[in-house]
Amino acid sequence: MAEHFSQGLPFMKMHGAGNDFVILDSRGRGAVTTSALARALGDRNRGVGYDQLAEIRDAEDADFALDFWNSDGSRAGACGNATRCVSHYMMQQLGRDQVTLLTQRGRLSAQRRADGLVCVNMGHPQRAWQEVPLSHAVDTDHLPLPGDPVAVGMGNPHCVFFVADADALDITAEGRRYETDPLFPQKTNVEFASLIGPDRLRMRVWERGAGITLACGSGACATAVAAATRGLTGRNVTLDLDGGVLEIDWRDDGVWMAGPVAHVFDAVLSPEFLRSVA
Ligand SMILES: N[C@H](CCC[C@H](N)C(=O)O)C(=O)O
Repeated sequence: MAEHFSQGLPFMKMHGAGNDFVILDSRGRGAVTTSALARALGDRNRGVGYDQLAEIRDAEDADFALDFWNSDGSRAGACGNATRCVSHYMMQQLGRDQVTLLTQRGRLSAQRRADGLVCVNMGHPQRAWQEVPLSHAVDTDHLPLPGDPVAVGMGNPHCVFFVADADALDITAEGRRYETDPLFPQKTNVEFASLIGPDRLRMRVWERGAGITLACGSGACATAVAAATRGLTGRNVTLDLDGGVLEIDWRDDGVWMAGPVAHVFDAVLSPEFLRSVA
């Protein structure tokens, strides 16, 4: 790795409602991220620290492509907040207020709204058990687990619990318990939501491969779809997360998610650090 980057490896640090990311721009060269690099970089003491890493790559029939990794080095099929952050950066780079991108999920589009928020169409929710995915055929509206959760795929798996008070739970214990439940062959992200007003939910999240995060875009989409499916809300929902507010609009063309973005700093990984990564 280091032989390719004798001058170090530049990266950006960004966050969306407190869900924080390291962004690598690999356009014009081959992808550089490995599980070992993602894990080393994700270490908040020995590396940089983040919830997810996003790597920008060249794309044939889109403005760019994005790959996502969790801080434990595992891959993620979707990352809504990172998609909004990188789209914000790319719209600035391209001088536009709309971009299209390719992810493992397929082709997505993002826009900057008149109020400055960045929104992304995260695609249609995946409700068949094979799509989430689950290990066998069950009713994804009422999973056979304590607490009667809902399973929703958004390019990544989500297990959504509706509870009386999301702030009264031990999210670490509950999240750990269900992230690795055998019902989820690829593990799962776990959301806990309470209805706090008409079309308004309080939501907390335990993320697969990252633990508690201050926000989760794909998780907010999954929670809004689950709430509408259960008849708790309409299809246009506001979610209060630990790190801020996300707006979800489940439309006929997909689930749109809007929220804040922040470009915090730019820096360079040292050749010494890169050499230390197996
Ligand atoms: N924070 C991300 C979700 C990352 C999902 C990842 N934890 C996984 O699916 O393994 C978001 O804003 O959508």
